[in-house]
Amino acid sequence: MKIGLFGYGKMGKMIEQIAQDRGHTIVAKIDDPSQEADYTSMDVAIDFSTPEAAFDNITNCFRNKVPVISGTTGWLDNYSEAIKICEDNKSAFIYASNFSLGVNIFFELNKHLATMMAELEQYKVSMEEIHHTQKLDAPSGTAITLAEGIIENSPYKKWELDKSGDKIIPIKSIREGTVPGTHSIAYDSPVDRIEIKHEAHNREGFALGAVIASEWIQEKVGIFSMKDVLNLS
Ligand SMILES: NC(=O)C1=CN([C@@H]2O[C@H](COP(=O)(O)OP(=O)(O)OC[C@H]3O[C@@H](n4cnc5c(N)ncnc54)[C@H](OP(=O)(O)O)[C@@H]3O)[C@@H](O)[C@H]2O)C=CC1
Ligand SMILES: O=C(O)C1=N[C@H](C(=O)O)C[C@H](O)C1
Repeated sequence: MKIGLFGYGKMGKMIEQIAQDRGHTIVAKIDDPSQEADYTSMDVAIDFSTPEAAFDNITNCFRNKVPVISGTTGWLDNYSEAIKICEDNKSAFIYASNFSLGVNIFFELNKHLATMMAELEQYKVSMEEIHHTQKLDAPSGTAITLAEGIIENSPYKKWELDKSGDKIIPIKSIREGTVPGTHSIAYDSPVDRIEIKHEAHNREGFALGAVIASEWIQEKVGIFSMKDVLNLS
């Protein structure tokens, strides 16, 4: 498979290594808006760029009929517009706030726990995410997906950064050293605490998930998720 990388930072470089180990070829490394992309050389594009760059990178690929795997976080205000451009061009897309198998299992666990806790008013939920100091967005995309999973399955209505209140999920974002990504969800009552946590040891799980998604999307048209790729129910 011929892969175009949009974003050649920490994740782009890790993806290059894993993709080559799995027999794929990197045909482009776009790390700057002034670089011209040769879309005809790509079977798939993998975008791990910046919140500012992601929308243009992704939609230019759709217009050139190149399917896209995107893990960039912090650009989702423009998600619906990107979906429309994908559909209009009969292209294919997977966005995931987190491509690792472990976090995708954790997403399902979180929804199941939220359902179990939904009627237990003595428990109050809160969330914490810890990432390296270079991270541009807060809260993390993964924390937002986790909060959405709770909102879909409980009386909670929205999330807020560093703010609690009625039917609000408070999210605390910590930026510390080189931490690859830690997410925890806690339910506190006056007598106890239930906590679930996912801790990435490095970036390999994110990168492997993105490469597996790019293999999976070949010859497909439409909008998909990591749940489709991993066959999680
Ligand atoms: N979904 C997931 O599983 C994961 C998602 N992420 C997300 O992926 C994104 C990238 O993470 P990471 O690799 O750690 O970040 P980095 O900052 O290490 O890499 C981003 C790269 O994108 C480059 N860039 C800037 N502008 C453009 C542009 N117009 N087109 C293409 N590339 C551009 C940056 O260049 P320069 O430095 O010169 O600006 C930089 O090299 C972040 O949004 C992060 O949150 C990260 C890990 C896992
Ligand atoms: O910026 C990162 O590093 C990460 N970003 C993603 C997020 O915002 O959730 C995924 C992972 O936690 C690492």
